[in-house]
Amino acid sequence: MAESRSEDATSKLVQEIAQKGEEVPESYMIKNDVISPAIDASSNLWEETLLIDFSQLSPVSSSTQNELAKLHSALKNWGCFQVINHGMTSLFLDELLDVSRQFFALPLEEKLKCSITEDFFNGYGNASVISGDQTLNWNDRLFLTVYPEEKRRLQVWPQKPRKFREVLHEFSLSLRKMLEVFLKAMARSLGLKEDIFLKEHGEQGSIDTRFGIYPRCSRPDKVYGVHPHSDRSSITVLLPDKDVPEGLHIQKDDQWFKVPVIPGALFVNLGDYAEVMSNGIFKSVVHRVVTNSERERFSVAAFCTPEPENEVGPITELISSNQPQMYKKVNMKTYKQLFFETYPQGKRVLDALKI
Ligand SMILES: O=C(O)CCC(=O)C(=O)O
Ligand SMILES: [Fe+2]
Repeated sequence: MAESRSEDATSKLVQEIAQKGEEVPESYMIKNDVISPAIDASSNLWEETLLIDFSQLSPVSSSTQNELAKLHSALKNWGCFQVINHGMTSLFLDELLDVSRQFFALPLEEKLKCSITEDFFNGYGNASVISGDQTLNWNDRLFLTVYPEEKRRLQVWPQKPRKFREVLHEFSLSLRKMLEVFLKAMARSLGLKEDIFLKEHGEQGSIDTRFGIYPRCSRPDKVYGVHPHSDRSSITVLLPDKDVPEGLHIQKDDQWFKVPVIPGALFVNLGDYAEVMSNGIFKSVVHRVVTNSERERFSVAAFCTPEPENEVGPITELISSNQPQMYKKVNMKTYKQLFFETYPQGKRVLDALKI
């Protein structure tokens, strides 16, 4: 209920602050600094080196070896790529963003029917607060587990817009297929048995979706949409807002690069579990979202994560005297614990897992 929410800045929805035209609260502004600039990478990088044709990743395709080599190099050097021919039509992707826009445009009262549940972290709310002195992220989100299906918390799935549930279900089916093809292709690109990452993931690995809104912000020089971070997932699939050209940045060798929006493409990045499983060969890319004063931005992210109980560690075949084991094994519980310990110190979980 709106009345029962406390009125401090940490529990306020960013959309409300923006709609009221209030000044950006201090709690969202980074201290003693401004956000470092990002550059445009060469168009060759996004149109060739980091562009993966999904239809060529399956073993029956004749040009698979080329595409696998490209995938290998993208994941080793950058930890991300854009994917085309992934089976979801542009029409469908537009619909996915549309239902998201329509949800966030609903009256607050309606959205609050989907309020986040403390026990499952599913539902609608502002970006989470991990430690008291943390600078906050300028976004609100609707977080919904879609797989395994029995973990869906339908009580917080929007009833409006009418097509929301149907579209999300269809998205989840495509994501499942995509995840399997990626995990198999990643293994083959390393010369491993194709189901080795799939097994590590487990049948009941989860897929969580996050619908995000980044309202217009009058202080883009000081306010992050999302602070620099790497994802907990093994693989994250992102649908960016095609109407907002700049938002997501990735980091490589201390330099920030803008991620361009390619119509019809999805952006895929690896998370920490993939870096662990690949014994550090593939990278979990550090990324951030910047805000802008002109337009609000929407995005839909899907985080694919191994089964919660699985102790995920580097694949034995990737450990040798030349390439000693780089990370300890980790399951969801220890990951979360390490996250709460490292985040306030500005460190990464991967640093804590290094042997
Ligand atoms: O909205 C985006 O473009 C990316 C968001 C993100 O990195 C995240 O939610 O982990
Ligand atoms: Fe992320």
